[in-house]
Formats: sequence, structure tokens, C-alpha cells
Amino acid sequence: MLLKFTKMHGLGNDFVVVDAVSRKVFFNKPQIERLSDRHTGIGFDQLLVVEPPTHPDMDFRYRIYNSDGSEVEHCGNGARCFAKFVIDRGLTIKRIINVETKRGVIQLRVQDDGLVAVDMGTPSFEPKDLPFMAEPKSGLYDLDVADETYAMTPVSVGNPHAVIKVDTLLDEQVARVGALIECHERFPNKVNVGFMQVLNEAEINLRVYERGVGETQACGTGACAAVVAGIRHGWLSNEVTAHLRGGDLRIEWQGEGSPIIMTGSAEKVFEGQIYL
Ligand SMILES: N[C@@H](CCC[C@H](N)C(=O)O)C(=O)O
Repeated sequence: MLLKFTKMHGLGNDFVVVDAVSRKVFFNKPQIERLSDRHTGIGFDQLLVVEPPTHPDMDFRYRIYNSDGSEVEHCGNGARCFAKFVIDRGLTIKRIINVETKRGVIQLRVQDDGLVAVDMGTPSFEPKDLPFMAEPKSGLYDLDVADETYAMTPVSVGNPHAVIKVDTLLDEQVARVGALIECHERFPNKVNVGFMQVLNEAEINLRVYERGVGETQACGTGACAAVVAGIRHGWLSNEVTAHLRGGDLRIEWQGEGSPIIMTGSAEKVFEGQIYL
């Protein structure tokens, strides 16, 4: 079967986006792994599949697969590209789009300046929601990794994140410790690992080792998780700019029970077709 796709990115976190509204498309794990290969396929961090909604109040359904073929609950940079994709392809004329995901409903708002603001839902710090094997508590959790112990905050923004505050961002630490924590036995569903350097109360530097991918240029849910962790610990104010390797995201969170609002760019790179 010949598959038509659009290559997009949000701050360098790259996607293949497929319209499964106009024509039904299903992917299995080996197909996704093959397509994601940067040498022999198209190459992407995540595959985004745009489907019709299953509920009349919703506009679309959004399925997300990591490059290793695993289906996940949420993808922040992908959500912004999703909004640009459905508008550019004429699948909707709305500027406020309600979308069903594996984690629940998200709302995408396309601004006049072209940026997309996403209501990412309410975060949870409950270990069981990731899941993370620990009794709930308010402070940091100690996580033993090889011969070291890391002070870590578990955050679910629909998908699971482990946030670690560091003084300096080190390539070696992101790659080695990120890979070890991703598959740590205390995270039975694996986890995305964020390394956050707090610059001041309104700015962080962040690198994310993503579950099912490895380090990416940017991670939207990772930025949300890091900022809400920082706000909860009193390190950050309610509006923060996260500097990621591929660019900046604006994250706002008013505290417990409030939704996280993430604002940033979404770019189309090219369209193509490939045999599935
Ligand atoms: N890049 C994404 C997150 C994609 C899913 C993640 N790797 C997971 O397994 O949960 C983002 O921008 O949020």
C-alpha cells in the first residue's frame, strides 16, 4: 500500500503525520520501526495518526506511536503539529479543536501569530499514576541508579516523567542515566527522563531522554512535567520559558487542580509517499 504522509516538527522533535480520516490506515510495530529508521525509512521520533472521533463532541482522535513502535498516551509537540496538519489539509476550519487521546481530551487553540496553545490537562504527582513504585510523599524521591542516587520528581501529564534538577546539563549524563532510568524497575511502564537546570524563577534549560526514542531535540510533555515539578517545589513561578535543544516553549500552570497550558510552534517540513 502506498502511504501518503507529512513530515513535521515541533522544535526539532520530528513527526510523520498520517491522515486516517480520509482513508483508514493501521500500523503494526514492525512497520513503525521500519518507517522510523533514519537510514532506510523516513525517520521520526513519533508517528502521529489523525483519526475520526469516536465521540460526537470531539473533532478528532489522535494516536501517537514512539519510533520503537510503542503506542503512548500523550505528545505535546505532536499536538501542536496535529493542529497545523488538520487545518492545512482542510480537515477542519475551527481554530479551537477538541481532540481525543489515549490520556483523555486535549484542546488545541491556533493563535493569530501562528503559534499553537495546548490545554495539556491536569498533572498528577501520585506515583500510582505513572506508575512509579513508591509510597506517595510531597518532597523529592530518591532513585538508585547504578552506584548513584538521584533526587527525582515523578510527574504524570498523561504520560510518565521523571524530573531531575541538575546544576549543569551534561551530554554523558543525559545519555547514560537517561537510558538507565527509562527502563528502571521502579517504572514498570518505563518513563521519560527530564534533566532540568533552573536559570531563574521564569526560565529553565531542559533536556529530555524520551521513552521509546532516546534523547530528542525537545519534548512538550517533558517541558510541562519539569515546569510543574519546579513550581510545586517552589523553584519556579507560574509562567516559565523552557529552553530546549530545538527552541523555546512557554508553559503556564496555576497550581494543583489547574490545567497546564503549553504554547509553541509547529512546522511542516515536506510531504511524501512511501510503500508500507
Ligand atoms: N515528544 C513528545 C512525547 C512523546 C511520547 C513519549 N516519548 C512517551 O513515551 O511518553 C512530547 O513532545 O511530549
